[in-house]
Amino acid sequence: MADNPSTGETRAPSPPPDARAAKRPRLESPTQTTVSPPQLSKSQKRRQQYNALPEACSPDDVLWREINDVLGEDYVNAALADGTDRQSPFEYHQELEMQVVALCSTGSALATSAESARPWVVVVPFCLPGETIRVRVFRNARMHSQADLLEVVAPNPAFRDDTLVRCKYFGSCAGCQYQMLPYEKQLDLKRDVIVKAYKNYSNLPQAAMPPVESTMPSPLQYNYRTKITPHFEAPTKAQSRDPSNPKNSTEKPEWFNIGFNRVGTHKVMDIEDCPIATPIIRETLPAVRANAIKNLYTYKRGVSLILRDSLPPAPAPVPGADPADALAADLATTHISVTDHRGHVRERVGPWLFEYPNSSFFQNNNAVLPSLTSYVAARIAAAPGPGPAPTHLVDAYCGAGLFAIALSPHFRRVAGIELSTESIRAATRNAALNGLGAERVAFRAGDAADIFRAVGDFPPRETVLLIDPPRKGCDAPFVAQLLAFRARTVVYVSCNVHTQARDVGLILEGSRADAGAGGGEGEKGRGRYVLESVRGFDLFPQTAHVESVAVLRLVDAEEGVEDAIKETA
Ligand SMILES: C[S@@+](CC[C@H](N)C(=O)[O-])C[C@H]1O[C@@H](n2cnc3c(N)ncnc32)[C@H](O)[C@@H]1O
Repeated sequence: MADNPSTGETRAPSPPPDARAAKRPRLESPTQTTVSPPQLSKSQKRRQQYNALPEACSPDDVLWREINDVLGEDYVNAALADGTDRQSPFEYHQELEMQVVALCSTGSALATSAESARPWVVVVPFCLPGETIRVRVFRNARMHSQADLLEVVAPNPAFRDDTLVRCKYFGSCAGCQYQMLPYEKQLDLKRDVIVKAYKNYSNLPQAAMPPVESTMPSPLQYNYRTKITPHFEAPTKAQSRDPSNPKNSTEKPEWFNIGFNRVGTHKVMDIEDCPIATPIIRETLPAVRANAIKNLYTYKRGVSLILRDSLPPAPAPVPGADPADALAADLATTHISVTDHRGHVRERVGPWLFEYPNSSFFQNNNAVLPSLTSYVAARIAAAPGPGPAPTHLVDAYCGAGLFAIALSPHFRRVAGIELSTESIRAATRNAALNGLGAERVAFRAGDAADIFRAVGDFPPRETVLLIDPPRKGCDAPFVAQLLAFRARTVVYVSCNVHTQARDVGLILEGSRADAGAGGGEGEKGRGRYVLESVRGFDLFPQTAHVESVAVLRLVDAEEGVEDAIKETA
């Protein structure tokens, strides 16, 4: 039974025994084989979905676990067991005064009320711990309600400074969550997100967890975002036919919105400027919007526009020219905005040049990338204890070659792999553009797990494995191959610290389970991984997102290595 927004009716049937037993599911390897489920009718499927707990590591699951932290697991489990987990004490559209007790990793606040008939969490955007707020409930769900913020009744001056807000759409647009927070506080909160993610998802004992380092700031806190994707819905048939909507008009009809989603909805808001985007993107946005308005009635379905900050196309190469001159010219030049999905983008990260198709992946905050790549290089070099210096780098999920190329001076050979063939074409070309021969830096298209077949001649103890997977993290075959290969150092970069924490936990546990394997009697074991450091990077100022870098090191039975790791961490 779905929530009924018109009546506020949210009483659910008691969860079936399987959902009760599920309570807090143990984290499993992401692609663990499951028995095929029996055929279910539509209503059975709906019921099953309604009763199921959220998928592990999904945003709903992150919220669910943090609701558990607020209410206490025993209380939540008792409610799941007796079927009262959806019996909200609040009515649809009820207005309430509440206290914010925590900030969720998703960026929303978790609030409770002493007046509530039973302990219950209300999730509200744009408010901060310690604040008293007035809210209106718009949805009731399992052990929590969702509500709109009506008013901050008592702000928390230790956190909130509304004079910092730079965007007039802040508070309605779903893009930013933290504009009212001083930047130092944003960085602290992002560190807390990493701490919570490892607590909730890694299954690691506290002793195995190094202190999470302070979050590396972005040199730019506004005007940093090198890519934005405003979108719009196509006009309906009725709107297209309506004679009061003149065709080819440059006037934007009132009902037509180009921009970003309104918070908590899939509805597009009309947004004509975005202050976190780079200056050239902000300058170009009005023309891109005007073009969409002019062609409005030609669109048959929704459109996602793209604007990327780029250096202008490269001038023709001059034989024998000093690369430093090209770098100086790029630093001095005026940027352009690439708006054609089939166009190409040109970008420098420190001295390194990258060109890639507009529609493919590249990190969206150019300003922070030099500190990110330098930090990774420094951590790799800081290998504690005895052992040879690393000579080989494997860059799995390499995109257009950012890490492979930027880290190449530290290695004799580099191999990268990536699923997208167009990104791999770009990576290969980027290696050449930066004067790196294919015998030293080579890329191949394919699934990340396939890289281990291609690097059979890389010495594992002198190899660094860098992984930077998409939000869903690594799959089980990749983790199995990683464990079989046993690179001495693994650097795990991720824009989703929850899947990172899950995977790091699985890698550490997996390596411990087979640490002695592969060695006969009297032979040395295979070593096991320890988590040496975790640090957040603020690639996304003003938002709740954080990029996280975890460094794992293989520890042999050698004495003193673990102590040395603790000292460097
Ligand atoms: C977060 S991006 C990182 C790219 C690159 N490291 C960078 O920083 O620019 C993740 C990349 O993984 C690629 N990818 C997704 N699934 C993959 C898979 N199974 N095997 C290899 N690459 C994959 C995506 O195409 C994307 O380019």
